[in-house]
Amino acid sequence: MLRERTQRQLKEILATGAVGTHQNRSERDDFAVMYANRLARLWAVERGLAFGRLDQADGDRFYIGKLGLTDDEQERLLIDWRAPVAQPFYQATPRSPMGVTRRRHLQTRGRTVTGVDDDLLDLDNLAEADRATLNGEAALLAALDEERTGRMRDIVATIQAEQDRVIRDDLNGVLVVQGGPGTGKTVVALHRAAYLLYSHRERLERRGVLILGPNPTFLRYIEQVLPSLGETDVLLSTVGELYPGVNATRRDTPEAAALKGDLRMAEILTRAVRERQRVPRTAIELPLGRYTLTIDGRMLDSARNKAVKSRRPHNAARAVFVRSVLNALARQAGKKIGKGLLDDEELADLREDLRTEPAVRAALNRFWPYLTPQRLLLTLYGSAERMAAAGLTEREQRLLARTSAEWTESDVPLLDEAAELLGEIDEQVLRASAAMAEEELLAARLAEERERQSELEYAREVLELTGLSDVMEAERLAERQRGEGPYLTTAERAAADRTWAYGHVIVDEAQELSPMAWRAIMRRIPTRSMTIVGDIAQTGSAAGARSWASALDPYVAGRWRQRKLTVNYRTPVELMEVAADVLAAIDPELEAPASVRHSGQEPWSAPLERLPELVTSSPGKTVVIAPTAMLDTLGLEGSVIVRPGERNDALDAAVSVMAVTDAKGLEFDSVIVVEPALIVSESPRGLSDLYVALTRATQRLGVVHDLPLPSSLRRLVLAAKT
Ligand SMILES: Nc1ncnc2c1ncn2[C@@H]1O[C@H](COP(=O)(O)OP(=O)(O)OP(=O)(O)O)[C@@H](O)[C@H]1O
Repeated sequence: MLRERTQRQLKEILATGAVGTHQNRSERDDFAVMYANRLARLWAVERGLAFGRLDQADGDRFYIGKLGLTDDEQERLLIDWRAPVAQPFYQATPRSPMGVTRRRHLQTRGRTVTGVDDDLLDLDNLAEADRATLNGEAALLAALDEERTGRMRDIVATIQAEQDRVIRDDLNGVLVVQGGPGTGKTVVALHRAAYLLYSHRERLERRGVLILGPNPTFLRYIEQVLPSLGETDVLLSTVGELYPGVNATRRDTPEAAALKGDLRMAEILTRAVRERQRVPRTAIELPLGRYTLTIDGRMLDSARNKAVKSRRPHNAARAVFVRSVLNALARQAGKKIGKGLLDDEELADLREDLRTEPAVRAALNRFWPYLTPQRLLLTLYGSAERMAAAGLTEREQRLLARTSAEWTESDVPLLDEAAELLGEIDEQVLRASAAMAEEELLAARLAEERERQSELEYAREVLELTGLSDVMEAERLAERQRGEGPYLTTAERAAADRTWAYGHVIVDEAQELSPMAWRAIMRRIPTRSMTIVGDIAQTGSAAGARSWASALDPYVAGRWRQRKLTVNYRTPVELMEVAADVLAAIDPELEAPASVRHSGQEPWSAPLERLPELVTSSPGKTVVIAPTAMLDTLGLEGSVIVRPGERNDALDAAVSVMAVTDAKGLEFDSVIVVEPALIVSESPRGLSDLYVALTRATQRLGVVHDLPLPSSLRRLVLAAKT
């Protein structure tokens, strides 16, 4: 009914046609977009719209759903799961019933109720054994046992108490959520985003929420969860996409990534910028027609010192440098033309005359060039001399020397750092400056125009498809998609602005981030309102964290709080036993999370040659996790191979093949791990990689190999011949 009403409102708005003043038109556009969004929200949340009922001791009873709804008489039909009154649905236990006598879980398919599952919270009526069970166990186990679709789903109906405490934790400060594989860290972080948006709507809608994930496939895996909870204005990004205008998907070798991620790179870049401000000792003659001026070492030194002392970023400090040189030259010119001491006005006039002299401009550009972050890094990586001057050893220089024209994920925090050191360039000055060749600018403009045309084309198609074409002009929709103009959502504006300060930042798989990446992230959240989720035992990146303290103390020493998640909802007991042996080999002190269910299927091992046959007979969504070096050699027909940096449709494929790095955070019905010994030896943290690989399955796990198995896999049973 509500949907019909909104549909009607949208139709009425569309029927008003494209007439009226600009303001009328834009108001109408805003309404059209609002109704269209509301409609999309109502459709999106339909799956399992109402999922619970609470019966209270005082006789009141209410239903809980993904949205709060009232009928035409303002009678409350459904309570939003995030409202305080809904909290007992997740938190009440027989020991602490929170005024509730019965909690009912409704299982639905489409609009039909397919199951009802009650928790009685009245202690007097409970046997001891029933007092510490899972919240809504039947509904939970049914959800966990479902075949996976390749996309993460919301869990509002079955959130467990320890998870609910994380979701509703305070907005302020840094919350670290540490938990083993499958404990729901990702899904809980997403529900926390929805909860925070609900309870601090105004602040967060204005400043935006940023969610950082490890790779684009992972972002696609989780992208439907928030819309299904009715929240759409959240920015999902990888670190490789954080710097506007650069989309870095290529990966460095572990050694290069470790170097680029090291905090020392901040000093190296500071030095590289300083090197670009070096001035020559010898004098330079500038023939200017009527007379010749001399720029000497002392003049340059003094200008340089003034600019450095101004403590402005390089591009802004250039103004100080230029002014100082021009003043000195103007005084010199004054003397040459016999003027003697100049008053301020005369000095200013002469300075402006000199500023436009090509010879003067060329000299200034040479001594203090405008620099973009890209240019700084490219010229650094491209010159052994510059790298040595910035303090890099020969081995490090070899690691940084560029082998491809594309940026890597670990370059992005460095570009961000460089942008801080360099500051903005006034575009108009840049255009006039010889620092960027005319053709370069022209090529950039042409590329921009081509892009704009293709966006317009796309926008036209979208408008026609959605029937909104008479309301919004394609040009304005394209503007909106490009991240410009007045019609942007907060997330769109934030994505286009490197210096945007977010209202809250959520970091997933946070253990993988390098110290340089943390610096780039912290810049985006000056209030330090953050949720950081991850598992130190799963750290695979050579530049990643060994402890939360080492990653966070540089920014919030003693000011971060930790909550732990302890129950594994993904991996069945049989599989987790195998993974736990690997965990013990990483560090006997680490504890594996407890699994909630059995699958009745023992993990197996088989010779490598049986892989094709075992994949063919594998039910559900299957992933083959292989050493990077073997990805292209497995010859599995019909499978999708995930290669870093390339778009793929692995999530929709029945069988996909990938390295552990790309499987981070994902899950599949069946997992087959290829040559675990090679996975272990391929990286400095190979055992952690193996642990991640073994914990991706919701049902079945197998290993194929020719090389001897690592001793921690002793529990595997030999697969039966078919
Ligand atoms: N309360 C719950 N109800 C239903 N399903 C749940 C619940 N908690 C977690 N799950 C499911 O368990 C699986 C694992 O969750 P998730 O991917 O968030 O774990 P994770 O801790 O991020 O794992 P990893 O560290 O291995 O990436 C998902 O399918 C998730 O939907």
